[in-house]
Amino acid sequence: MPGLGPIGRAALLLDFDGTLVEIAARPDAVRVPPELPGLLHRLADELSGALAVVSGRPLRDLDHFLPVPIAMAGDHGASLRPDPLAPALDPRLPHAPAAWRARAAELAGRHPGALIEDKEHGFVFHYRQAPDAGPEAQALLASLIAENPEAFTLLEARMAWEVRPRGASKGTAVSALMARPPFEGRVPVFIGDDVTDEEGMEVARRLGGHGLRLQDAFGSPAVLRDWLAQAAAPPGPAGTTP
Ligand SMILES: O=P(O)(O)OC[C@H]1O[C@H](O[C@H]2O[C@H](CO)[C@@H](O)[C@H](O)[C@H]2O)[C@H](O)[C@@H](O)[C@@H]1O
Repeated sequence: MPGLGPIGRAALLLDFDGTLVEIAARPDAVRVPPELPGLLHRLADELSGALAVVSGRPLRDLDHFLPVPIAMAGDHGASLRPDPLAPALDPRLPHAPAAWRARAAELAGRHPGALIEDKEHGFVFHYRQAPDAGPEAQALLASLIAENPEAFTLLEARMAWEVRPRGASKGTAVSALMARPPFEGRVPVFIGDDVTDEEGMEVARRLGGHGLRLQDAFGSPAVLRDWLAQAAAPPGPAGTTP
Protein backbone atom coordinates (compact mmCIF):
# COMPACT_ATOMS: atom_id res chain seq x y z
CA MET A 1 0.00 0.00 0.00
CA PRO A 2 1.57 3.32 -1.00
CA GLY A 3 2.37 6.29 1.22
CA LEU A 4 2.17 4.89 4.76
CA GLY A 5 5.85 4.72 5.55
CA PRO A 6 7.48 1.74 7.21
CA ILE A 7 4.97 -0.76 8.60
CA GLY A 8 7.20 -1.23 11.66
CA ARG A 9 6.09 2.17 13.11
CA ALA A 10 2.39 1.53 12.58
CA ALA A 11 -0.36 0.44 14.92
CA LEU A 12 -2.79 -1.51 12.74
CA LEU A 13 -6.47 -1.20 13.66
CA LEU A 14 -8.53 -3.48 11.47
CA ASP A 15 -12.26 -3.82 11.05
CA PHE A 16 -13.54 -7.40 10.59
CA ASP A 17 -16.73 -7.79 8.48
CA GLY A 18 -16.35 -6.42 4.97
CA THR A 19 -12.68 -5.55 5.62
CA LEU A 20 -10.73 -8.64 6.74
CA VAL A 21 -13.45 -10.97 5.44
CA GLU A 22 -16.04 -10.70 2.70
CA ILE A 23 -19.66 -9.93 3.58
CA ALA A 24 -21.87 -13.05 3.83
CA ALA A 25 -25.62 -13.63 3.76
CA ARG A 26 -25.82 -14.01 7.55
CA PRO A 27 -23.48 -13.13 10.44
CA ASP A 28 -22.80 -16.83 11.14
CA ALA A 29 -22.11 -17.61 7.46
CA VAL A 30 -18.97 -15.52 7.22
CA ARG A 31 -15.98 -17.42 5.78
CA VAL A 32 -12.61 -16.83 7.38
CA PRO A 33 -9.72 -17.85 5.11
CA PRO A 34 -7.77 -20.51 7.04
CA GLU A 35 -4.54 -18.54 6.84
CA LEU A 36 -6.04 -15.31 8.26
CA PRO A 37 -5.69 -15.99 12.03
CA GLY A 38 -2.04 -17.03 11.67
CA LEU A 39 -1.36 -14.04 9.43
CA LEU A 40 -2.75 -11.60 12.02
CA HIS A 41 -0.74 -13.32 14.76
CA ARG A 42 2.50 -12.96 12.77
CA LEU A 43 1.75 -9.32 11.97
CA ALA A 44 1.00 -8.59 15.63
CA ASP A 45 4.39 -10.10 16.52
CA GLU A 46 6.03 -7.98 13.85
CA LEU A 47 4.41 -4.85 15.35
CA SER A 48 5.32 -5.81 18.94
CA GLY A 49 1.63 -6.38 19.64
CA ALA A 50 0.34 -3.12 18.09
CA LEU A 51 -2.40 -4.74 16.03
CA ALA A 52 -6.06 -4.83 17.03
CA VAL A 53 -9.26 -6.00 15.42
CA VAL A 54 -11.84 -3.23 16.04
CA SER A 55 -15.25 -4.62 15.21
CA GLY A 56 -18.96 -4.29 15.81
CA ARG A 57 -18.99 -8.00 16.63
CA PRO A 58 -19.10 -9.26 20.20
CA LEU A 59 -15.72 -10.51 21.49
CA ARG A 60 -17.10 -14.07 21.60
CA ASP A 61 -17.57 -14.00 17.79
CA LEU A 62 -14.14 -12.50 17.21
CA ASP A 63 -12.58 -15.20 19.44
CA HIS A 64 -14.45 -17.84 17.46
CA PHE A 65 -13.45 -16.56 14.03
CA LEU A 66 -9.92 -15.43 14.96
CA PRO A 67 -8.62 -17.77 17.67
CA VAL A 68 -5.28 -16.04 18.16
CA PRO A 69 -3.91 -13.86 21.01
CA ILE A 70 -4.26 -10.37 19.52
CA ALA A 71 -5.81 -7.19 20.94
CA MET A 72 -9.52 -6.78 20.20
CA ALA A 73 -12.29 -4.23 20.56
CA GLY A 74 -15.79 -5.65 20.12
CA ASP A 75 -19.36 -4.33 20.15
CA HIS A 76 -18.29 -1.09 18.42
CA GLY A 77 -15.91 -0.23 21.23
CA ALA A 78 -18.21 -1.28 24.09
CA SER A 79 -15.98 -4.32 24.84
CA LEU A 80 -12.26 -3.62 24.93
CA ARG A 81 -9.51 -6.21 25.37
CA PRO A 82 -6.20 -4.44 24.69
CA ASP A 83 -4.21 -7.21 26.38
CA PRO A 84 -5.11 -10.48 24.66
CA LEU A 85 -4.20 -12.46 27.77
CA ALA A 86 -6.22 -10.35 30.24
CA PRO A 87 -10.01 -10.09 30.74
CA ALA A 88 -11.90 -7.46 28.72
CA LEU A 89 -12.37 -4.05 30.35
CA ASP A 90 -15.87 -3.40 31.69
CA PRO A 91 -17.04 0.00 30.46
CA ARG A 92 -20.27 0.03 32.56
CA LEU A 93 -22.64 0.87 29.76
CA PRO A 94 -26.43 0.50 29.89
CA HIS A 95 -28.21 -2.60 28.56
CA ALA A 96 -31.06 -2.25 26.08
CA PRO A 97 -34.43 -3.15 27.65
CA ALA A 98 -35.62 -6.72 26.98
CA ALA A 99 -38.95 -5.28 25.82
CA TRP A 100 -37.19 -3.48 22.92
CA ARG A 101 -35.57 -6.71 21.78
CA ALA A 102 -38.93 -8.51 22.03
CA ARG A 103 -40.59 -5.88 19.79
CA ALA A 104 -37.76 -6.20 17.26
CA ALA A 105 -37.98 -10.03 17.34
CA GLU A 106 -41.72 -9.80 16.74
CA LEU A 107 -41.09 -7.65 13.65
CA ALA A 108 -38.35 -10.03 12.42
CA GLY A 109 -40.80 -12.93 12.84
CA ARG A 110 -43.11 -11.26 10.32
CA HIS A 111 -40.32 -11.00 7.70
CA PRO A 112 -38.84 -14.39 6.76
CA GLY A 113 -35.07 -14.03 6.50
CA ALA A 114 -34.81 -11.12 8.94
CA LEU A 115 -32.93 -11.94 12.14
CA ILE A 116 -31.92 -10.50 15.48
CA GLU A 117 -28.30 -10.69 16.67
CA ASP A 118 -27.72 -10.14 20.38
CA LYS A 119 -24.88 -8.01 21.67
CA GLU A 120 -23.65 -7.48 25.22
CA HIS A 121 -25.42 -4.09 25.54
CA GLY A 122 -27.83 -4.00 22.60
CA PHE A 123 -28.92 -5.93 19.53
CA VAL A 124 -28.95 -5.83 15.73
CA PHE A 125 -31.88 -6.18 13.33
CA HIS A 126 -30.46 -7.79 10.15
CA TYR A 127 -32.53 -7.46 6.96
CA ARG A 128 -30.01 -8.57 4.27
CA GLN A 129 -32.29 -11.50 3.44
CA ALA A 130 -35.52 -9.54 3.93
CA PRO A 131 -34.80 -6.14 2.35
CA ASP A 132 -38.43 -4.98 2.64
CA ALA A 133 -38.12 -5.07 6.44
CA GLY A 134 -35.41 -2.38 6.53
CA PRO A 135 -37.55 0.77 6.68
CA GLU A 136 -40.00 -0.74 9.17
CA ALA A 137 -37.13 -1.88 11.40
CA GLN A 138 -35.55 1.57 11.28
CA ALA A 139 -38.85 3.24 12.25
CA LEU A 140 -39.54 0.77 15.06
CA LEU A 141 -36.07 0.97 16.59
CA ALA A 142 -35.98 4.77 16.30
CA SER A 143 -39.30 4.97 18.16
CA LEU A 144 -38.02 2.66 20.91
CA ILE A 145 -34.79 4.61 21.32
CA ALA A 146 -36.85 7.81 21.58
CA GLU A 147 -37.90 6.46 25.01
CA ASN A 148 -34.29 6.85 26.23
CA PRO A 149 -32.22 8.80 23.70
CA GLU A 150 -29.63 9.86 26.29
CA ALA A 151 -28.56 6.25 26.77
CA PHE A 152 -28.98 4.64 23.33
CA THR A 153 -28.51 5.45 19.69
CA LEU A 154 -29.47 3.82 16.39
CA LEU A 155 -26.55 2.81 14.21
CA GLU A 156 -26.91 2.12 10.51
CA ALA A 157 -24.79 -0.83 9.34
CA ARG A 158 -24.69 -2.84 6.13
CA MET A 159 -28.29 -4.10 5.66
CA ALA A 160 -28.76 -3.88 9.42
CA TRP A 161 -29.89 -1.48 12.16
CA GLU A 162 -28.21 -1.68 15.55
CA VAL A 163 -29.38 -0.44 18.95
CA ARG A 164 -26.15 0.63 20.62
CA PRO A 165 -25.43 2.28 23.99
CA ARG A 166 -24.03 5.79 23.85
CA GLY A 167 -20.57 6.27 25.34
CA ALA A 168 -18.69 3.79 23.17
CA SER A 169 -17.74 3.77 19.52
CA LYS A 170 -14.91 2.68 17.29
CA GLY A 171 -13.53 6.18 17.90
CA THR A 172 -13.41 5.67 21.68
CA ALA A 173 -11.85 2.24 21.11
CA VAL A 174 -9.09 3.72 18.93
CA SER A 175 -8.42 6.49 21.50
CA ALA A 176 -8.24 3.97 24.35
CA LEU A 177 -5.94 1.60 22.47
CA MET A 178 -3.61 4.36 21.26
CA ALA A 179 -3.23 5.68 24.82
CA ARG A 180 -1.56 2.49 26.07
CA PRO A 181 1.43 0.31 25.23
CA PRO A 182 2.18 -1.25 22.82
CA PHE A 183 0.05 1.09 20.66
CA GLU A 184 1.17 4.36 22.29
CA GLY A 185 3.69 6.37 20.24
CA ARG A 186 2.95 4.54 17.01
CA VAL A 187 1.18 5.81 13.88
CA PRO A 188 -2.44 4.57 13.92
CA VAL A 189 -3.68 3.05 10.67
CA PHE A 190 -7.39 2.27 10.82
CA ILE A 191 -8.86 0.30 7.91
CA GLY A 192 -12.64 -0.17 7.58
CA ASP A 193 -15.42 -0.42 5.02
CA ASP A 194 -18.54 0.87 6.68
CA VAL A 195 -20.20 4.00 8.10
CA THR A 196 -19.69 2.39 11.51
CA ASP A 197 -15.93 2.67 10.90
CA GLU A 198 -15.87 6.39 10.22
CA GLU A 199 -15.40 7.39 13.86
CA GLY A 200 -12.40 5.04 14.08
CA MET A 201 -10.91 6.52 10.90
CA GLU A 202 -11.48 10.05 12.17
CA VAL A 203 -9.70 9.44 15.48
CA ALA A 204 -6.79 7.72 13.71
CA ARG A 205 -6.38 10.79 11.48
CA ARG A 206 -6.69 13.17 14.43
CA LEU A 207 -3.86 11.29 16.15
CA GLY A 208 -1.62 11.89 13.15
CA GLY A 209 -2.31 8.59 11.45
CA HIS A 210 -4.43 7.25 8.62
CA GLY A 211 -8.11 6.39 8.31
CA LEU A 212 -8.47 4.25 5.22
CA ARG A 213 -11.69 3.21 3.50
CA LEU A 214 -11.13 -0.32 2.27
CA GLN A 215 -12.98 0.26 -0.99
CA ASP A 216 -10.74 3.22 -1.92
CA ALA A 217 -7.38 2.01 -0.58
CA PHE A 218 -7.55 -1.71 -1.44
CA GLY A 219 -10.76 -2.46 -3.36
CA SER A 220 -11.59 -5.70 -1.57
CA PRO A 221 -10.82 -7.75 1.56
CA ALA A 222 -8.80 -10.21 -0.57
CA VAL A 223 -6.47 -7.43 -1.74
CA LEU A 224 -6.08 -6.17 1.85
CA ARG A 225 -5.23 -9.71 3.02
CA ASP A 226 -2.59 -9.96 0.28
CA TRP A 227 -1.08 -6.66 1.40
CA LEU A 228 -1.05 -7.78 5.04
CA ALA A 229 0.60 -11.05 4.00
CA GLN A 230 3.37 -9.12 2.24
CA ALA A 231 3.88 -6.94 5.33
CA ALA A 232 4.01 -9.93 7.71
CA ALA A 233 6.95 -12.22 8.30
CA PRO A 234 6.66 -15.48 6.33
CA PRO A 235 5.07 -18.41 8.18
CA GLY A 236 7.39 -20.86 9.94
CA PRO A 237 7.83 -24.48 8.81
CA ALA A 238 4.56 -26.17 7.76
CA GLY A 239 2.65 -22.88 8.20
CA THR A 240 3.30 -22.60 11.96
CA THR A 241 3.64 -19.18 13.58
CA PRO A 242 7.28 -18.58 14.48
O1 LIG B 1 -17.38 -3.71 12.57
P1 LIG B 1 -17.48 -4.92 11.71
O2 LIG B 1 -16.46 -5.98 12.03
O3 LIG B 1 -17.51 -4.58 10.24
O4 LIG B 1 -18.91 -5.55 12.05
C1 LIG B 1 -20.09 -4.85 11.63
C2 LIG B 1 -21.25 -5.79 11.74
O5 LIG B 1 -20.89 -6.93 10.95
C3 LIG B 1 -21.79 -8.05 10.95
O6 LIG B 1 -22.88 -7.74 10.11
C4 LIG B 1 -22.49 -7.51 8.77
O7 LIG B 1 -21.81 -8.67 8.26
C5 LIG B 1 -22.64 -9.87 8.11
C6 LIG B 1 -21.75 -11.01 7.66
O8 LIG B 1 -21.03 -10.67 6.50
C7 LIG B 1 -23.75 -9.54 7.12
O9 LIG B 1 -24.60 -10.69 6.95
C8 LIG B 1 -24.57 -8.35 7.63
O10 LIG B 1 -25.53 -7.97 6.65
C9 LIG B 1 -23.67 -7.13 7.90
O11 LIG B 1 -24.39 -6.08 8.52
C10 LIG B 1 -22.19 -8.46 12.34
O12 LIG B 1 -23.22 -9.40 12.28
C11 LIG B 1 -22.57 -7.28 13.23
O13 LIG B 1 -22.69 -7.71 14.57
C12 LIG B 1 -21.46 -6.23 13.18
O14 LIG B 1 -21.83 -5.12 13.98
